Amino acid sequence: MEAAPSTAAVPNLDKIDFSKLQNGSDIRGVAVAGVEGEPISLTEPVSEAIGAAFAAWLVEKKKADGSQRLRISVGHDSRISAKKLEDAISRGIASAGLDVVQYGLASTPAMFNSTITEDDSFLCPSDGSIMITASHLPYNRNGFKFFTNSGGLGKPDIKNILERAADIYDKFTVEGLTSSKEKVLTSVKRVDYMSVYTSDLVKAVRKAAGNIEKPLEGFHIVVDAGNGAGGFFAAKVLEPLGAVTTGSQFLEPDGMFPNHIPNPEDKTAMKAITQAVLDNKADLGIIFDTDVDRSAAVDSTGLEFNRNRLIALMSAIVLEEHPGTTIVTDSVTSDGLTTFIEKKLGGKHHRFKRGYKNVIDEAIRLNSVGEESHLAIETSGHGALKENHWLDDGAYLMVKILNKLASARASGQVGGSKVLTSLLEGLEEPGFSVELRLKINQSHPDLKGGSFRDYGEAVLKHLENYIDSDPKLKKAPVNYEGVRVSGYGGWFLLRLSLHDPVLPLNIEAPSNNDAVSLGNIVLAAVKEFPALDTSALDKFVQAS
Ligand SMILES: O=P(O)(O)OC[C@H]1O[C@H](O)[C@H](O)[C@@H](O)[C@@H]1O
Repeated sequence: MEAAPSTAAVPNLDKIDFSKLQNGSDIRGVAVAGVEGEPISLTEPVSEAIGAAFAAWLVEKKKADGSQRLRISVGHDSRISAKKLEDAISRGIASAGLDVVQYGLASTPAMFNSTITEDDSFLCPSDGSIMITASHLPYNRNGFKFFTNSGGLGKPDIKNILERAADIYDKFTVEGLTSSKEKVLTSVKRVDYMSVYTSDLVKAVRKAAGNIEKPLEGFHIVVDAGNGAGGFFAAKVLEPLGAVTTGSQFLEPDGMFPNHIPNPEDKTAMKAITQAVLDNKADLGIIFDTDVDRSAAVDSTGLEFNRNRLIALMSAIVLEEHPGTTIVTDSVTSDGLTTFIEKKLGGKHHRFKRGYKNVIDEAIRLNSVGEESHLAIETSGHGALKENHWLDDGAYLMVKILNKLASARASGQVGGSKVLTSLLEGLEEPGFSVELRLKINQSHPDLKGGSFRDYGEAVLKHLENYIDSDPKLKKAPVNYEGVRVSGYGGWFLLRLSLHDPVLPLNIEAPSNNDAVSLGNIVLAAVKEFPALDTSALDKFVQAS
């Protein structure tokens, strides 16, 4: 009988521009075929090269000599390409001579945590760690985030790793890859690290409650994991603490995300958890993004604690513990939030740039120059505390909120999540707010061969001059990104997107009419830039 033909796919070694895989301080690409116009860029060989490149970067960083065998932990969220990429990146690491420990389904913050956990039986600490995730992006995408015990890698490190990966990839051959596939994976170990991480969260709440075993007894809390990686929070964190979690939803990992996008910034997702709270008459709802570095909550009446409200809530909690401290946020926060932090809570609001890494790095910088800061948080739901190694950890944010519930109960207060809602008293909310994203058409002749960034900067410069000529408008005196202007009782901010050829425009105002007036100012100012697609803004001002 003839041998059956090998079913193993021949590795695809098509040319790839590795620099295009960089997305700020992450690597992101297309990992699943089938979406028109989105060819696969994160193939198995590309992932293998990235694994080998991170290993080489780590050896240099840790100045490891041959006597020290470094260890890298690898975990993933619920995406359908997760296992394939986990194995490919593991092969790259192992072929570079480092140990690989696979965690399977994990969260981004847990992966960082594995670099600081001291526990031999779980093969910790790991010297480096990789999370395979593309956060809330569609099912066909995937990507990598990298950590050492100093935190998440920054943009220059990612650039360096991608340059190394491109060189490694150039030397790959089909035969070499096929044999590495057969050999290397036998040296990979697996551990259930999530059990360590979740028991640390449980311990943190028990400790804050004065070492009570079940400090959340009597609370009904529902979790919505959006079929991402956060389903563990119900059974592994809330239940051991005594909370009832019936009515929790979408806890099972499903990389097609059949119910809603796991994203606390998404309106449908927030509606889903709000409905679950109301239907179950729960005290609190908790929602995570796919890889659990972001979160939001909902009180028993259905009030959403996300965006500015989540920042206000976390600021209230942190400022009780650290009076006067500086709260660092992204740039699209409301004026009402600044007033709340400074006048009601007695803290300082440092409104910085968009981007979780920017916000966290700024808080670290402030501390290094003598300005105390304990919280860095974005409206996107990324939030990091000094006490938690400046790690943006959606689960830890929720732990801080749970501590508040637990201590209210311990001191005899009843009333579900009222203790949280009452912390927001005095927060002024805008009557109307909107975010419109204006695209820069990169193939438009008006770019004159220049980059979309230069074009966007020119738009912003022009807008700034335009504003100066109108006495009714006032530029924000301190501003770190784009052009932020007050007028008509509200404000707008036009800035360059962190990643895309887009100028996002945020407007907040007392009414829809005032928001339209602000929108019209931006429209008038940018009309000389034909490569800027203002259709979203046109539609907004016309509809009103
Ligand atoms: O600048 P934008 O296109 O609005 O994107 C900004 C966002 O990009 C990513 O999603 C980052 O993880 C966020 O921290 C950041 O806020």
